[in-house]
Amino acid sequence: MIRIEAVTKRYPDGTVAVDRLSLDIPDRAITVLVGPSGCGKTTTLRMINRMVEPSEGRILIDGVDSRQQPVNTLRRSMGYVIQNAGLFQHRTIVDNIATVPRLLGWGKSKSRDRARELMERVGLDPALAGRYPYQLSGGQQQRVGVARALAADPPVLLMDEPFSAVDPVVRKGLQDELLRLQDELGKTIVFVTHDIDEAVKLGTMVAVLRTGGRLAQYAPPAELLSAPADAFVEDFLGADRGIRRLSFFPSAGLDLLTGPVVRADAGAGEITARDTGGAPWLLVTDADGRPLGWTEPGTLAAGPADPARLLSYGRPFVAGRDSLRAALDCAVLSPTGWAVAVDEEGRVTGVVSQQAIGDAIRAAHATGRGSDGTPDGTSESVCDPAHGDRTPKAAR
Ligand SMILES: Nc1ncnc2c1ncn2[C@@H]1O[C@H](COP(=O)(O)OP(=O)(O)OP(=O)(O)O)[C@@H](O)[C@H]1O
Repeated sequence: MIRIEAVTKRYPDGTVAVDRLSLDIPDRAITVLVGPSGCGKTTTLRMINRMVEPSEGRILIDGVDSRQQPVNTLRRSMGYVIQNAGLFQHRTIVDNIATVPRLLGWGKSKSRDRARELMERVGLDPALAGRYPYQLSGGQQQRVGVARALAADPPVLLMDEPFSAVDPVVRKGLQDELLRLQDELGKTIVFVTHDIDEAVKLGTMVAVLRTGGRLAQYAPPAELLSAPADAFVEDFLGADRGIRRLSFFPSAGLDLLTGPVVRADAGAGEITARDTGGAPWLLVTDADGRPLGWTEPGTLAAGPADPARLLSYGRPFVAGRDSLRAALDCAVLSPTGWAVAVDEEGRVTGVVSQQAIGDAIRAAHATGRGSDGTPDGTSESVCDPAHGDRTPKAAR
């Protein structure tokens, strides 16, 4: 564990960038430092690897004062990723990634093998190995930056606004990739951003800093959204805090109706005999149970459904894996106001109305629990820093 203990940083001109900050950063989890520009995020990150020395207080790494370690040894145990990747422009991609292994005295071919392995890990086409950084897109360069930081397999990764310079679509891809990588590698990651959505998506723990380098709140994202410590944090979280909080409520307990789900080849008698639970629409599926579209019950009395005449079923959600927010989104976008739930293979498991989702949301907000009874962000969707578990990716 990294323990920041009452650390203050006063720059020579008198600026207090960080003011008596204390934080316990859990192992094998992503801890995000977030806050407005100039609140001391970068300074805090750089004090962890001693690129900046604290003026007061101390930083303990697994119980040992970081000043007791030679600075080179300390930095080797901490990969560092910055905005715009900071690649060596005159070195090929494979040699950029191999930089630290080479510095550690690994042979050239072993270092390059390791670099190629990491390219695959971070989702880079091995064909890019011989290119130079300027021949890569911003998103690809950022992946190289991550691969380079991971090359010597350090237990800690320090990431300073690593995805800020790329467009929103690429950024989302990089965030998803980081979560996937973290599932595989289980590093202790300290991640700096000024983007609260990024913080909530990536963080197991989120530290909100206020100007002057003081800690405003330190909590798992679900707790931050449900109980901001004060007006500053509430303001920083933004207006749609309630909607974003729904990402932490699982959809598992939603009451799915199967009565309104019919196969395209179902006979008229079978359909009339059905209890549709009062649903004004029927969802038609193919023989495999995959959704085809919505129709009014009366139209099927005349014979099998014509797929060309069905209303779009929109985007389904995966029951149990996706969140209440995803279920609500599906219902809102559906032309019938009903959301379609599917299993992991895309087969329909039931349908649910906007109203039923609304009831589940009200209950979840009232009790702080998801519709399957799990406390938000603490059980099935657990944020357990000690074990590095995170809210399931799909719930984000
Ligand atoms: N070398 C320095 N000398 C004097 N003041 C500094 C120095 N480096 C940073 N500062 C000041 O310390 C404060 C915190 O800076 P820091 O870069 O840590 O903030 P930040 O939260 O990372 O900001 P941003 O989101 O804009 O990158 C700012 O007021 C900044 O101007």
